[in-house]
Amino acid sequence: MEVATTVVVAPAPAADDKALQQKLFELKLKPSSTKLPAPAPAKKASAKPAAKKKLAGGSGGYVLEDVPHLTDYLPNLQSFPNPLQNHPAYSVVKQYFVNAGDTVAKKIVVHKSSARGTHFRRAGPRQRVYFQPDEVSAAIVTCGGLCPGLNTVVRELVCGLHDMYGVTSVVGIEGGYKGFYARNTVELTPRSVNDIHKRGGTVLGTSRGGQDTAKIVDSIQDRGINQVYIIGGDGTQKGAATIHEEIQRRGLKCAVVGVPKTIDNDIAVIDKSFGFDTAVEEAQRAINAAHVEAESAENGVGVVKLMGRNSGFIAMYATLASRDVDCCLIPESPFYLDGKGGLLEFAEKRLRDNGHMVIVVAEGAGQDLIAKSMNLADTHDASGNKLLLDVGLWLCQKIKEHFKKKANSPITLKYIDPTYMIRAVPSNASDNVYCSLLAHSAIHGAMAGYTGFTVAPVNGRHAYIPFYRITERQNKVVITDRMWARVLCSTNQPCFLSHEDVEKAGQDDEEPNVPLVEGENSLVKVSPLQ
Ligand SMILES: Nc1ncnc2c1ncn2[C@@H]1O[C@H](COP(=O)(O)OP(=O)(O)O)[C@@H](O)[C@H]1O
Ligand SMILES: O=P(O)(O)OC[C@H]1O[C@](O)(COP(=O)(O)O)[C@@H](O)[C@@H]1O
Ligand SMILES: [Mg+2]
Repeated sequence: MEVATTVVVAPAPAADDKALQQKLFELKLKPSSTKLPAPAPAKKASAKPAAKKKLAGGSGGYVLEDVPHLTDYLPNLQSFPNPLQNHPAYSVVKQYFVNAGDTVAKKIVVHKSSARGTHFRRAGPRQRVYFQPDEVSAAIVTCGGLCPGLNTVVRELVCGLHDMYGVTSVVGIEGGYKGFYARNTVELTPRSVNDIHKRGGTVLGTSRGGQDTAKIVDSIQDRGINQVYIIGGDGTQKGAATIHEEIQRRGLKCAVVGVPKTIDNDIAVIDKSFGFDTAVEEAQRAINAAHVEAESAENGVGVVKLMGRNSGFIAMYATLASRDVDCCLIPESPFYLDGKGGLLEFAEKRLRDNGHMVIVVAEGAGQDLIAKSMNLADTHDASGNKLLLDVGLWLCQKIKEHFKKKANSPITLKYIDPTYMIRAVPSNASDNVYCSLLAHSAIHGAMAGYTGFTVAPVNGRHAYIPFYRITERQNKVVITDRMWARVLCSTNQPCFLSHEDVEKAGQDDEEPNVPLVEGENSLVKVSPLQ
């Protein structure tokens, strides 16, 4: 059985041992022995808190950050040959099952002397499964804000379970987490979900707040659900982690699988989230409209607000894709309005030079500036997310006030806020394919007995990632990285930052999603060319 073989730390030479010890130290774990602790006794709920990290080491500084398996706490669980081996669609594929030891590297850009580093378990079908098809009772829930592709994931989970594994019992939980205990379930069949990928939103409904772990697990237990697919963003994945811990504590045979959803692309580790490409594409239409309006008026200014609470990826990619943008403002890069090097001085220059300009602003940008100027206290939504002040309206007002004071330069300003229009559209072709692969990877993992994981591509390969990796920090634009430099190059906007700000940003930045070779991503520490 593959699980038992992979959790054992392979004996490594002394130098490699050192690297592993260092890695374990960085992960704040006690490197007590070369073997992971023995699995907990079967069925009976353990009083001990669930083990958070499951690590295995190998040579050359290799570390596998593994995901839990049902046999970790139910060691006598029976396994069965994977029914896919008899499936006509897959019988012709040369190597359909992934190798038991396959893992996906977190970093792929390395030096010849680099340690092999962190890896995640590769997603995909296994030779043996831990559920008989007629034993599976699956549930799907969607939580948090809308995002293009939610329906596609739901559809592909239902059809994938049915078509690949012959699973017929799948229900949808309506209205997000609270639906587990406040609403009835809806039966999902390949027929009932056939067309849903063509619609925006989620056919299951969604919500914020109302996450009561004990009540949710009671509902899972009472309904006899043994596979839960939870589609949602960072908040949702935190909720999924607590649900998994409670399920493990009660000793239930139930796989908990997270499918990461975020239009803002703010989930760490993963390459990107579904719906992001669609959002960037849709944002182009708004930027284009703003540009047409601005170009057609005397001193025309177009302001477009895009989503991105704490992470400005949509604004950054939409700006790069469009080429019509004169200034892109994101939460990660502070800016200021007045004085030398400020936004208003830049706007004056752009209007003088080009006669028009387009500003793209992410919803989370400039929040400190607005709060300061309005003296407002923080408020939060039902999930605990900070409610943002409308940076778009505020910015338009400031620009208008500024140019009103200048007698000879009247401007025509048009403000476009397409945010809810963008997230309501159905997913585009590439996101649809992505959603299908995600759903299939999720199903293969659950059928193989893995649990307590989020599935997503890491460096182009689908992997099973422990929940804590996804929830411990948010993915943000690294403003000392080359991608942000490309934006600044493309718009020729001011960088607004002092040398100290850049240095501070460099220190604050955690490892960016795109692995970078040490020293290569810094604008301040430029090393000579080799
Ligand atoms: N720290 C947390 N622990 C448990 N549940 C959470 C946590 N944060 C959010 N949730 C729940 O997850 C669901 C979605 O969270 P939300 O932040 O609204 O959206 P998203 O998952 O898209 O980030 C909500 O029902 C919320 O109550
Ligand atoms: O008005 P709502 O539904 O609370 O959603 C607004 C928020 O939802 C988002 O689109 C996505 O946020 P989540 O990923 O947390 O669901 C944010 O960009 C935006 O601030
Ligand atoms: Mg969120």
